[in-house]
Amino acid sequence: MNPSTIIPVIDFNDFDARKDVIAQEVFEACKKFGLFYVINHSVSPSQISQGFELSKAFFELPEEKKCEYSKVGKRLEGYVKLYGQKSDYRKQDKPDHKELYDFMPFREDTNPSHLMPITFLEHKKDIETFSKDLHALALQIFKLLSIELKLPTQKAKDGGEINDWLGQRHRYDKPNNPGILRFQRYPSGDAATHKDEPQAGAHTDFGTITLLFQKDVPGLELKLVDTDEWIPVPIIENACIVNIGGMLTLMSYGLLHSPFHRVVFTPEQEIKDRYSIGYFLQPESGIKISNMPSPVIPKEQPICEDVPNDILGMTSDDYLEYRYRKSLVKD
Ligand SMILES: O=C(O)CCC(=O)C(=O)O
Ligand SMILES: [Fe+2]
Repeated sequence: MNPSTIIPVIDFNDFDARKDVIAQEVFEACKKFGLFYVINHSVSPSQISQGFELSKAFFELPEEKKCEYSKVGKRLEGYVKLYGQKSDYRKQDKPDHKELYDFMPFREDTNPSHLMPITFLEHKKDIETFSKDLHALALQIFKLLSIELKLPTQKAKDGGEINDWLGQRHRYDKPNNPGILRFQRYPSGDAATHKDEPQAGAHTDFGTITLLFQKDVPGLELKLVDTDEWIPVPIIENACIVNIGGMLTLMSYGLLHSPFHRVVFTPEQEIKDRYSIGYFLQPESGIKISNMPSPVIPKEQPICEDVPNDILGMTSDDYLEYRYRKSLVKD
């Protein structure tokens, strides 16, 4: 039995035939909540379980071993140790009680596999497929949003018209950062020590959209639009949580909402580590972030609490660098 929640649960079953209805549901959810669940999507339960198993195998390695794969210099791939990041880089005192490992898109130019731990190298092909399948799911969502935003159409191979404006700016095989696959672990521990520290501090995501899976141990919370109310985002087995990132809010002049969310310590975490898997998207390298050519977005640029408005005009990679570096805790 799935838990009841006011957060929209959108069924992607029979996607092509039901595309218009699904597009409307997604669009409404992005405006009202900025976060929704997708069920019956194209990423299989076995791929998700394998992702969690590989994540567990890596995080259970000794600390010194994991640190051999730490991110160094400008490298975006690799390990960030426990308390190595502040999700709320503006206000948070104590860093997040979590550790993570990031994979860059699986292309020859970005994926120096000799730096990957053996745990992952042995399953590199599967992780690559997982990352590409997550990307394909994100592209479906971009297609729905492009339709609802009435963005300019492109010529299709068969001579017809397609609307894939957003997808065309998030191509997997183009240089730099269209998607980062992230494994995260929030270690278990006693409530007295951990219940008041942020597992992930309140933040909006950096990029355009994020796909997220949680397993066994809940803890994700969502701040409702225009209120101070936080509600739990319960676990729905194998459902993909989608949330809008700050960049898409700015590009849509505030129409698509990027919600504040956070991870809090729950009683379940007293006995079990919490794991999540995220896939974070942002436009291809070199693409200037600007308002979208959509007739349905507001005319005025909004003030965004968590995203500097001066990112409009920056390239997507400059912006990622800017926000990402801010969130890392200096040694
Ligand atoms: O672990 C989670 O459930 C969410 C983490 C998160 O919000 C993030 O990594 O951006
Ligand atoms: Fe997040």
